Amino acid sequence: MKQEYPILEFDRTPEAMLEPSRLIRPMDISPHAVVCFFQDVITTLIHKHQARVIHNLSSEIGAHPIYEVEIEQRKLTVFHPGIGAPLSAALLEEVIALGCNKFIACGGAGVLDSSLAVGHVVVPTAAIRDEGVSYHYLPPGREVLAHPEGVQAIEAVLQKHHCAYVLGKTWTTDAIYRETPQKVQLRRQEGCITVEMEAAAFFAVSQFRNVQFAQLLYGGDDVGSEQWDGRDWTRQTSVREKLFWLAAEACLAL
Ligand SMILES: O=P(O)(O)O[C@H]1O[C@H](CO)[C@@H](O)[C@H]1O
Ligand SMILES: O=c1cc[nH]c(=O)[nH]1
Repeated sequence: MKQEYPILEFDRTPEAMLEPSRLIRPMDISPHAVVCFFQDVITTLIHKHQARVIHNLSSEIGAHPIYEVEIEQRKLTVFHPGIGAPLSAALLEEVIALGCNKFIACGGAGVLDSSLAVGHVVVPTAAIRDEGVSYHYLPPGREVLAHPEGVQAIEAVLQKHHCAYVLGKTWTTDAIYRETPQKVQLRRQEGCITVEMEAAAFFAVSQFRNVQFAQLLYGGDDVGSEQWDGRDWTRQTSVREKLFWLAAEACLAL
């Protein structure tokens, strides 16, 4: 099994020492789950849409609440996955063990091409595996695909609402402060339009666990120009809320 670099030492053994399905008891939960990166939107769901905490996962950070919200008489699970591949992949594992198996995530991402406007909707069809987590779930490779049925469900909802979007590849990195101009150019050459920190890990975990998972992103800060431009991307309240409701509709259609 030994390779020159530890990250390439993929082990196919299905069972690990800590097996979520043995450590976590399944609960009565909607299998449809929106993975929501927007804490502001979750707060709105609590105050305006009676989202309630049905379970708390926990880590050294504290509680990671799992919410349930009712949308047109259907129950939807919602949770914030934390930031970065390791934490978000571990929380996804735990939510799968609780009983969810149809996931749509909504989040933001940096854009590699400045012409992609802030707030523009992006649907990643694949992610470049420039993070570590996916190498523990799938053999080494450059890319991992989003679940095609998840992507289809998202596209159907976007088209129904006449919402403009682009399909594309996203670059998943572990090191937000090491997105150098040369790396940006390389990723752009291989077809990436966005950069974020979780998609490749989500897609890999969900393939390994045989659950459906796709993601909605919106164009955020700009890393495609000479100088970084924040573009006020975390304050795009209306886009973030819109993205959540689109994700919820796509998720419930799975
Ligand atoms: O808005 P979210 O989805 O959190 O997205 C991006 O922003 C965070 C980094 O600031 C990472 O999570 C990255 O994926
Ligand atoms: O990972 C990320 C997320 C947002 N913006 C970036 O530049 N990188």
